[in-house]
Amino acid sequence: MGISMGPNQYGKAEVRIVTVDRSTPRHSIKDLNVSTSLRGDLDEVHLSGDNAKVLPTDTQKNTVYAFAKQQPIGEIEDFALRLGRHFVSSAEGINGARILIDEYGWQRIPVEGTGHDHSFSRASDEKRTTAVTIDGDQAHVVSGLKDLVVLKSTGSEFWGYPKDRYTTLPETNDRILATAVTARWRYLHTDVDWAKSFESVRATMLEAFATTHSLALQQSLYEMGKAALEAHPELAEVRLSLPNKHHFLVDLSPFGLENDNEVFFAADRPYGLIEGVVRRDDVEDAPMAWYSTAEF
Ligand SMILES: O=c1[nH]c(=O)c2[nH]c(=O)[nH]c2[nH]1
Repeated sequence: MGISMGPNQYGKAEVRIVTVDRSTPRHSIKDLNVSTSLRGDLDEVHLSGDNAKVLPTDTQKNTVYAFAKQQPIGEIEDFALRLGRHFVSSAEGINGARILIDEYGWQRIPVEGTGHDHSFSRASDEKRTTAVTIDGDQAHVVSGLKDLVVLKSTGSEFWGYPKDRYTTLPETNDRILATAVTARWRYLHTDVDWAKSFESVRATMLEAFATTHSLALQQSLYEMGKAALEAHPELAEVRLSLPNKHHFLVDLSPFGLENDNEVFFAADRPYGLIEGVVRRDDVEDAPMAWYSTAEF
């Protein structure tokens, strides 16, 4: 029976890096979590421990720090493209790279209207993300966001589902709909104003969540992805992962009180997990762009 080494990659996960732009007294900061993975002619290290083509993960980490000093980081997509292309063009035997970056948001502490020059508070749990794949001379950019928590206090129903002997869920014409959006969208090319596109895709998806009268979180998912694709020709597909953050009506009848959709128990687990891909019919799949991306 033959045994061989299958697909593999290796790199440094979660390089936490914060940079301070001190070029004026009004500082700005970038707060990133960067993961690098390299692929290529790596059979030998697995088969015999020969490290001749293994650029150490420690060197990969140092490259992230050095690149952050040599040139302003800029948008996370540009930083990831620079890093990925560097590894593929300079490391012998390496022909592919995946750079994952999550960006944490900070806002200025509001002092005297304009915000403090060098004091910040963490904006929220939300992260902006990118996953850049370099495959030979091809580059794929998949950007997105994580943990954007949203809630509708009405405009959501759930009924008409099959009932069997284990069904206890009551049908509802008016429930709370809440989720923490994780979305990733694949760009068709790299000639993009990343910051502008990010803000616009995010706003479009939020608007679709708000304005869709939802009969199921699945329907909201599709409407969010569809709206993003319709408004952004630079996108090929959108993948969404939406935990249904259930809000259950509390039974107040033991206290002789009615609960007119006002008092809820916010459960944290278990949760429904609704996931899906919304795509243009006329673009080709790009499996490499998604290979080993968390969540999908
Ligand atoms: O929007 C929903 N989709 C489901 O598939 C589902 N299942 C469930 O129990 N509640 C809900 N809500």
